[in-house]
Amino acid sequence: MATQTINKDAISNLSFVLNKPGDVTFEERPKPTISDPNDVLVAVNYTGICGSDVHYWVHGAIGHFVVKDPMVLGHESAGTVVEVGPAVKNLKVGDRVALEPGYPCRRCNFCRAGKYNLCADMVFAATPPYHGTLTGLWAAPADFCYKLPDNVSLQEGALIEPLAVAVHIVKQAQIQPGQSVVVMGAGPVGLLCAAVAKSYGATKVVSVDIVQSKLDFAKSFSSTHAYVSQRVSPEENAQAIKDLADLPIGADVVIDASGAEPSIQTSIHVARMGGTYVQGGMGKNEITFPIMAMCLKELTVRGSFRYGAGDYELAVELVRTGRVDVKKLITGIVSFKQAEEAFQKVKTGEAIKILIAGPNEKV
Ligand SMILES: NC(=O)c1ccc[n+]([C@@H]2O[C@H](COP(=O)([O-])OP(=O)(O)OC[C@H]3O[C@@H](n4cnc5c(N)ncnc54)[C@H](O)[C@@H]3O)[C@@H](O)[C@H]2O)c1
Ligand SMILES: OC[C@H](O)C(O)[C@@H](O)CO
Repeated sequence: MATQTINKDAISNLSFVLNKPGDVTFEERPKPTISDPNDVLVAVNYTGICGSDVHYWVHGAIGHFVVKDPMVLGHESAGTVVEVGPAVKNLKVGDRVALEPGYPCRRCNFCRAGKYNLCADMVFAATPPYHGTLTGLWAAPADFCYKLPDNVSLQEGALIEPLAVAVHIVKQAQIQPGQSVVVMGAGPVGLLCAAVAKSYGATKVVSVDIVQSKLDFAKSFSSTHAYVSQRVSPEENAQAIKDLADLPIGADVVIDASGAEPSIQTSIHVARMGGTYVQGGMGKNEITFPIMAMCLKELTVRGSFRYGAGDYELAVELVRTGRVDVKKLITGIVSFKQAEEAFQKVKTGEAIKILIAGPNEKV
């Protein structure tokens, strides 16, 4: 098949670049080109802001990932295909796609087993030293671009990334129909975990947070119960959650989507004997963990990192079928030039998800 193109010269590649903590600039960067016959070039339409973007913006580092050279931020994007490489079969110019922002080696044992999120050679957008998607044009392997169904908007497409994170967490939890699930944290990831858990058949979904307004939203979104964590011991918070949701023996599954130490401690105490705990939140490297309770309850404890084979497809399907209404999470949409204001709003907690329109998009 011959390479299809449109006039991409008319498309700006203005990018939102983090130079050092707190110092961002807009730069017209060189346009990416198709370097592999299986790649496509995508004009980015909308990008959501993730906590990790804000963290890089404020601190310039997450763990051992340190921004040493200027880096384009953003990795939660959807866009429109403007050029396809000659070997691409699944997409054509004009297709609207959700962008999966991490590209693994495809050859190691993890990749071959479909657990490519564990690939040591992962190239992940806006994780130093790699640039992100808050830019005009993005080149990517076509099989990491997911065509959006007609009834899914490009704005919803930008929410597929955090939804895929939640899908992966819920898959790690192996939720069964009729089970009870407690989700710690009612930020975007926790809210989406609650919604995905429900779509997997969980009948009691309890959201826990320290902010009442987040829980009010969680109740209106998909949680059946909501609990404001109190300044008491983790055991007492756990007991209060059990009382609230009528879970005398504890919850079948507990998911942490906060990364907060007290929440992780409460999680272990609220899980039932033989239950499952999944760590989705990312916080301190080391915490005090109730390891004896974990042992005595014979808990299954799992980590969850990004997403692997099938997660993006399922995320798109959950939105297409209306099982997860990601539109409700979109607090607002700003123009590309207002990107820094949007970061500020996410930092102060004023917004659930703000989308930044691509530099070629009119708002
Ligand atoms: N595992 C992964 O691959 C992956 C991917 C993306 C994000 N994350 C992590 O998931 C977490 C959630 O992401 P997000 O975007 O929703 O972040 P967020 O900061 O918007 O949400 C975290 C929520 O936890 C709440 N919280 C804080 N302390 C708490 C406590 N003691 N008890 C209960 N709730 C508490 C906060 O009020 C907030 O609402 C973050 O830690 C993020 O780093 C993990
Ligand atoms: O959704 C993907 C996550 O934001 C990233 O993995 C980040 O948190 C760590 O690099």
